[in-house]
Amino acid sequence: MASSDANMKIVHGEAGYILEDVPHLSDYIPNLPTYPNPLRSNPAYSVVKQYFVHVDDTVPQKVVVHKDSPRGVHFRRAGPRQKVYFKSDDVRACIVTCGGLCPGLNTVIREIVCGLSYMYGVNSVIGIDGGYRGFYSKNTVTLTPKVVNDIHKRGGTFLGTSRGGHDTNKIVDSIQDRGINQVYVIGGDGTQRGAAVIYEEIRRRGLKVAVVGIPKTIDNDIPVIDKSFGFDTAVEEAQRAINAAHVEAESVENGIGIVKLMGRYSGFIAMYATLASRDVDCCLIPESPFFLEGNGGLFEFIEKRLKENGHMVIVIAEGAGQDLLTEENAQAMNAKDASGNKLLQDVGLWISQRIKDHFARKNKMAITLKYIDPTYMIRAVPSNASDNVYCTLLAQSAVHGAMAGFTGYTSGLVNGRQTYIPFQRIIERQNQVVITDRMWARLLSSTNQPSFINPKDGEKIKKTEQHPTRLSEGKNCKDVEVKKAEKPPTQILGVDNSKVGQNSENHVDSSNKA
Ligand SMILES: Nc1ncnc2c1ncn2[C@@H]1O[C@H](COP(=O)(O)OP(=O)(O)O)[C@@H](O)[C@H]1O
Ligand SMILES: O=P(O)(O)OC[C@H]1O[C@](O)(COP(=O)(O)O)[C@@H](O)[C@@H]1O
Ligand SMILES: [Mg+2]
Repeated sequence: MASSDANMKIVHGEAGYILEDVPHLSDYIPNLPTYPNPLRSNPAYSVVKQYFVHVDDTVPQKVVVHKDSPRGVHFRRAGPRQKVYFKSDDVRACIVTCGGLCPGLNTVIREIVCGLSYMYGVNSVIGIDGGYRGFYSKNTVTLTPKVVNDIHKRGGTFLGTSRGGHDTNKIVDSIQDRGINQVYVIGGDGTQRGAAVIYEEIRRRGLKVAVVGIPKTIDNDIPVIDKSFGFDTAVEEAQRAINAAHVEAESVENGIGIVKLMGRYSGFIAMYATLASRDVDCCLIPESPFFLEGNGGLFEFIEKRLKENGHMVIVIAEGAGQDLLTEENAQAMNAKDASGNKLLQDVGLWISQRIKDHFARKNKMAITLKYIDPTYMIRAVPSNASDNVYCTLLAQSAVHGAMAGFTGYTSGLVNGRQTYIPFQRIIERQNQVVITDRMWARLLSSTNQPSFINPKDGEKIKKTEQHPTRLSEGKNCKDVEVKKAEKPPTQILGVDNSKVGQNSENHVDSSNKA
């Protein structure tokens, strides 16, 4: 039985099975002709048994289940279909990259171009120059397999990118004027919101244009998907900065190395870089409030670690402790970038200064502090081998879906399978580290840092958050306003930051979690 509200196409099945399906061009354009998939006669694929995805194949969002659990939410499995809705010669595709950089952007661009050409014989692909505004303010770039042949070896984006400039009508006018019928949009949460609006307008105008998102986010803040491409590369690159901070810190008496990593609202890079390194004594992320002074505060912990080890390394995500900075500089609160994202104050510089001031004031311990800010270095590098493979599969999946007539979806990995996820599910929430989850507990036990949460707030957290989670899963997400005028504050799970407390090194009890 299928039902749909304004945004979602939902199919219910036996035993609590739910398919959150993606739109199809035939949903709003009647009598569309279909064609045999050209892959049928492609020698590379014709030998592969069951190469085509079964029409009923879906992928569960949750793989950890109990005996009597309902089957739960599923997404459509990505891959080539027997029939396609575009003749190869009729396809005119475009690719645009928006938002901040991320390792792997060029690989995705390359593989969309090569996938369209080699798998489907599509020879008309154009690049939109410089993000969304390029649709209406710049000339396009012709993309062929030859042009993109070695771009995956470079960082950044071959097409350029930008923030802001999303004018829906101008963009869709440009798509219509240029005769584009497949739009591949590579970008983060903001970009996917923009793509969702473009899809709605295209549907309203009744155009046969497939709109496909490929999720890009260095912060790993996009929900539902296992993890974003480029994340592995960024974590790996962050190790170099952490190593340097460690070498500096351990070479002097009472050395402190501080490394600031990206993570506006989600501390995944800091958390994984910390877990990977083993040299980090303390990891601070936006999701976990902390305080400086008094029992159980950061300063007390630093003193303790210096006395024990003679040096320490702190990794701090750029969005951590913003509430503390705002207390000191309320004016900076409202600054935003061109996309409407809140501009953060430099927490790395701030915390370095506060630590220096603290030890100078106490005058009892001379410290040497080195602050390393590799922020842009970890996202400007080319993607590593595993991200390259990931980008290739994402791009190929995106192409198969568009050729099969699906639209209004983001191509994403769910439980290790390529899927098509409706835009709505991607843009309604933001993926964040859940500090009552076992992963954060693993980090706390690896660094042996205090949770910086007082027992009262810890109890509150236990009561409000009961969902076991993985690196990225639906329940790992926090609701955000879809219109995204402003991102949410760094307060989580019902914890009142102002009350985060004076004492205790309690770790959050996660024993009741999966
Ligand atoms: N709610 C929205 N509706 C339409 N376009 C949006 C929306 N939010 C962001 N965008 C556009 O998406 C692009 C990228 O957004 P941004 O937040 O900068 O990066 P990211 O996609 O990486 O999160 C920008 O061009 C911005 O104008
Ligand atoms: O200086 P820029 O280009 O605005 O980028 C900074 C921001 O970009 C990010 O790397 C990722 O943001 P997006 O995913 O929105 O592009 C954030 O971590 C960081 O705050
Ligand atoms: Mg973003």
